[in-house]
Amino acid sequence: MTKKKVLLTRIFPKLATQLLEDAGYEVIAWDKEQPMPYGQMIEAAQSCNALFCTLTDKIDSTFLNACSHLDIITQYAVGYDNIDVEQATKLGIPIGYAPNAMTEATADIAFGLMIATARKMFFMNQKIKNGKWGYFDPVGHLGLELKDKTLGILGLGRIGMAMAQRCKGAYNMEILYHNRTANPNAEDQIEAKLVDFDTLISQSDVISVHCALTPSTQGIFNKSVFEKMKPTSLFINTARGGVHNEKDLIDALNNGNIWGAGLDVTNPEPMKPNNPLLTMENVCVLPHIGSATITAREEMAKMAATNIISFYEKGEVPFIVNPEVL
Ligand SMILES: NC(=O)C1=CN([C@@H]2O[C@H](COP(=O)(O)OP(=O)(O)OC[C@H]3O[C@@H](n4cnc5c(N)ncnc54)[C@H](O)[C@@H]3O)[C@@H](O)[C@H]2O)C=CC1
Ligand SMILES: O=C(O)C(=O)CO
Repeated sequence: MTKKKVLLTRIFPKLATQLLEDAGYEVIAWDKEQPMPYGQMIEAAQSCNALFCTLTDKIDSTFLNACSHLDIITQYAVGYDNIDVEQATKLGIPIGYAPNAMTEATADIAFGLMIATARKMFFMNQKIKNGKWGYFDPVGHLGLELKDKTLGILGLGRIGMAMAQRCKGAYNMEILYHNRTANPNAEDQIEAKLVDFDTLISQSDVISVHCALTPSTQGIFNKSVFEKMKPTSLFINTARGGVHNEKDLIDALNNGNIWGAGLDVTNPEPMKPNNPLLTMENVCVLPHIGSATITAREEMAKMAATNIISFYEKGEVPFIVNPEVL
């Protein structure tokens, strides 16, 4: 019997290839550090049965129509805003993903960015590297304290909840959140209150973004929203860069509408090295490393590979975005 072929669009953890090969699949893997070019991805997919991709791959309707023969697509990530799920569903292609594998890792980055931004850590570290330590400054380098402050979460799902738990435990923060629907664990576990969006942005000392990027969250943090936030507030985004308008964020920081920003995600990625955000004292930027722990990445590889193996062996996709196609 001919082996099913799986196209891997990036250099993924070896575990992914190992699991697929051990289960009898042929792996065709892109072997360069940069993402596989779109045209080459379409071409290579023609001779494959399944696709193993990630958030840097554009799986739009053109790709899907050109590759409608694919039996399954599995995403090495929990966010899937790079995939036209509606079109995949129309074509009957199941979309697997990897929820929860990186919940703790990403919440750690959100929590770390919050503290780093409140205390200007990245900027201060850069000063030392530039030979500008100077002397202990009795009146300068002042940051903010977080104890007993109010945290506002947009999107209290898995990662939002893990971030809120950290903030409650470490700083006894009051938790406000805004979601499409109430989180049933919010009240019991962290005494979190569901509020409307305007209350969230105007009453929080720290806003932490944890919703998916969708048409309704695209650019939701814009000029008028930043103007309603507290001038002493922090904006933390570890979800997707498309949720904030970058120019409006820069203006809000320059105008003093908000105090600081901590970003693990930007739009576009990678951010250009001359971006003004990188020289601002109250801004900390990371290169999308929320899930970058050994544990999380291995688990993501396992979940994404299992989606394919389980689909062919049992007709089931354990972690699926569009279950209606099965
Ligand atoms: N920086 C990084 O490396 C990582 C980033 N992410 C991002 O974090 C996002 C969240 O991941 P999870 O917590 O696992 O997802 P989740 O699905 O558990 O939580 C997302 C929450 O956002 C809510 N939501 C969706 N649209 C909303 C809207 N318009 N207004 C308010 N709430 C809304 C949902 O109801 C849900 O409760 C992912 O979609 C991904 O984009 C995820 C993992 C790593
Ligand atoms: O899983 C995701 O959505 C990421 O952004 C990276 O793990």
